Amino acid sequence: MAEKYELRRFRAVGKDSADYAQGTAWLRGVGIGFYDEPRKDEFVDKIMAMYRVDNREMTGVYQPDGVAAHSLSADVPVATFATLRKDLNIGYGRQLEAQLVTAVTVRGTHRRQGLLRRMMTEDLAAAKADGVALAALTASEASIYGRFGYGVATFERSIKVDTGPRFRLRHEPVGSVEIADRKVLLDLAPEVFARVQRAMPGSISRQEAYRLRSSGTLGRDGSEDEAIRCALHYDAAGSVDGYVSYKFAGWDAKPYTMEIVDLVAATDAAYLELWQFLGSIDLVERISWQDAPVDDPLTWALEDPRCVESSDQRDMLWLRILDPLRVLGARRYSADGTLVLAVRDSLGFAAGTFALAVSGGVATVTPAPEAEPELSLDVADLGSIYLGAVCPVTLTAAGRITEHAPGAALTARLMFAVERSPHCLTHF
Ligand SMILES: CC(=O)SCCNC(=O)CCNC(=O)[C@H](O)C(C)(C)COP(=O)(O)OP(=O)(O)OC[C@H]1O[C@@H](n2cnc3c(N)ncnc32)[C@H](O)[C@@H]1OP(=O)(O)O
Repeated sequence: MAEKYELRRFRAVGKDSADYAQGTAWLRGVGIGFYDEPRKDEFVDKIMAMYRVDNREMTGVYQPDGVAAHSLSADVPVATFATLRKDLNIGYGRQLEAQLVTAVTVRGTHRRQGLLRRMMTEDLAAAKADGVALAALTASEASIYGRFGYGVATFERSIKVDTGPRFRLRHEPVGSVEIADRKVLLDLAPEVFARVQRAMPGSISRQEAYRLRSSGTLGRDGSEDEAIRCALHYDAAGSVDGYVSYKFAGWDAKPYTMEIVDLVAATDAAYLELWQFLGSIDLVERISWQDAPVDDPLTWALEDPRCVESSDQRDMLWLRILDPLRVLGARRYSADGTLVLAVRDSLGFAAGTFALAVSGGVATVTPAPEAEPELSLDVADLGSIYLGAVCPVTLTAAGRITEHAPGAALTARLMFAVERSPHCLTHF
């Protein structure tokens, strides 16, 4: 069924190009899929400009035989899909290029005809042929992407922090925090984030939209957001090593709340001192943050950890391994040991048996089709344990991983651990 549709891939072009309208019609298709309000032309132009910076590839699926009378024009795709390539921190500062998948929609009238399956399998095959070893996405629903070999690899949560009298942080400041003009983030945000990218397992380098949103240059409706404020953290030597951009929720919202738009800290001290600043804002009783880490130093630094109200803990980054030899070989491991992994992959990209031998943290990975596996797992589960955020022992208890050699899951847990809890601050 899905084969009869025409599938086109293209990249964003400048406004003066004859192909510009193809991209804007594609964006309209995405808006239909996600029930967005139609965007003004100016906003669309800004989005297209960002897509150019990120070199995003758009895929559109089009009606093969024209469209029915009164239907949307044939230029608007019935299904959309987009990719961009960014680096993923895979632990100990190592980076691996990932195919990021986003903007997946299939129009309600065309669902369950295999359009997603076609777009996804063709894209994964093309990425693998292009030498990309893994793909990643964030999922609207947790039941969609496992069948394509994606596994949950990091988590996040929403928090509300009571900044009333209970809020006291056990931390002696080593730097300082200053309010700044929000526009300084256009330059500073990417610089600070680049340091986080080098240090934080699970981090993904950011697309252009982030510095524009954090600085209030691109608000939710596409215009400047004058309500965004910004504070910078300076280390003892006076260099900026962290920032927070934030917005007051208004005098009608009780308790009076400051919403974090973006909080990025390159050091532990910067993180805690930005929180000290947030906790000290007069008249504000609560700070809310949608992108908080699950394993959060804030909770442990507070004299009263119950100041933090946590909700909606959820899957964040999903990984799809395409080339196990490269992906396993690229990592540094926390413990020495050997493991024979039998990997299943219904799409065939990563199936096989692989011997992983680690000495001094350095891996040697070889195909081992004749070896007795110690662990058998689906490629989605390999994606889950890859960044050290999901425990192989738990996946064994859940019946997802089969342990053939006693203790192999624990060995995997120790080997795949990373230097600090993985967290991804980049949504795409
Ligand atoms: C990375 C991102 O962009 S996440 C955003 C995903 N998009 C959305 O949530 C927007 C609203 N939903 C949609 O646009 C569509 O329903 C999609 C994209 C989720 C699915 O597209 P479809 O073309 O209908 O999927 P397709 O027909 O290829 O189905 C492939 C398989 O996934 C299954 N599937 C599809 N959607 C869902 C779902 N929401 N939940 C569970 N299973 C699903 C199908 O049953 C099918 O299973 P099978 O191959 O084992 O038979």
